[in-house]
Amino acid sequence: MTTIVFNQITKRYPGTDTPAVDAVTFEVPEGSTCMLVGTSGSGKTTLLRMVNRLIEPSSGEILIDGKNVLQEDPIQLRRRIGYVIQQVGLFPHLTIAENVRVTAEIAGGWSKQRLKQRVDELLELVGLPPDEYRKRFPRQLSGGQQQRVGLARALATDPAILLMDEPFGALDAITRARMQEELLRIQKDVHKTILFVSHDMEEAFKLGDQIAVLSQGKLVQLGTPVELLAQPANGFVGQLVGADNILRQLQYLPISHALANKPEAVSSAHWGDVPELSTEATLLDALLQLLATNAPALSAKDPQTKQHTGYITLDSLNREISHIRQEQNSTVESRI
Ligand SMILES: Nc1ncnc2c1ncn2[C@@H]1O[C@H](COP(=O)(O)OP(=O)(O)OP(=O)(O)O)[C@@H](O)[C@H]1O
Repeated sequence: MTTIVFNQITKRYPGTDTPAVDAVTFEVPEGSTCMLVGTSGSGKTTLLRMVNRLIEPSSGEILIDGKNVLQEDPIQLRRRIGYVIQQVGLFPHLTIAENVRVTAEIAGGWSKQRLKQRVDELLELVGLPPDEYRKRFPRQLSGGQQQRVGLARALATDPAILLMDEPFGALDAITRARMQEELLRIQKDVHKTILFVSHDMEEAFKLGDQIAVLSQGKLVQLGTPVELLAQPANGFVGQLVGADNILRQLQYLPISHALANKPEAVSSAHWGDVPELSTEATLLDALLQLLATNAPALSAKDPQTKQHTGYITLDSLNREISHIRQEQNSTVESRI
């Protein structure tokens, strides 16, 4: 597991007036996923590709576990960093197993038997049963399956870092959702430090522990999905993350605020026994449970301490949503 630190990193392409990436400073903690979002041309790909030195920075530094990437041999560096892009670029004349194996071999030091086993493990990991897929050729795979091979290949050298540049951008919505689930599942096991460029806010919210918003080469906000939704730094971020999208608010914001925002003096005697939900649930979980059970309220319970922490009602959800909206309006007004 490995931390990536960007320190005043800047890229000026020759012959351009404004930097493509402008003094960007932030950190991607080890084992976490940071999504890079922003409008077209905001510098996401440039920032990503400076990490494995496919693009050389003009100034500033990028540290991986405290070591400046500019002082490392680029080839060695790239062996330690997995890279997944939209165009998978598999070798057409090699089988799927061979495609993965050539990358695994780069890591070196493995016996033939261990290598074969490793390729099978990787195919299994990305959801391609080896018995069925190892002997096929890339043309015999769908786009989504090829993308899985691309991911297996990027994981082959067991890199601590994965750079992903719109890896699922060309896939249909269903396959894309499946790949996202797959990545979440893999990440639970392998805990890579991931930097992921996306144009799709749903994807950013689903996969990101943190989201970095870029605009004209500058980092305008870094935060968790909930922080970006609840407190966008300015009108641009609010618009980009869809802070006025009620469904998204419900889907991602936790019930904790609605609990603090006590609806009325209540006791369990008031409603009798009501269904329980975890304090980690979202406003949408609460809303769906209220509708499905037709209960007057839900009792929120902390999953760790098992303590009851309050009640959620349709009224308290309603109040919370109006409260968020008012706060956002005033934030956006004061920052424009
Ligand atoms: N090789 C290059 N030479 C000159 N300018 C470049 C070069 N590559 C990128 N740029 C410019 O740098 C800026 C950032 O480009 P970059 O590809 O990093 O943005 P992006 O946020 O990834 O865009 P998109 O979302 O469209 O992929 C853009 O204005 C782009 O035109």
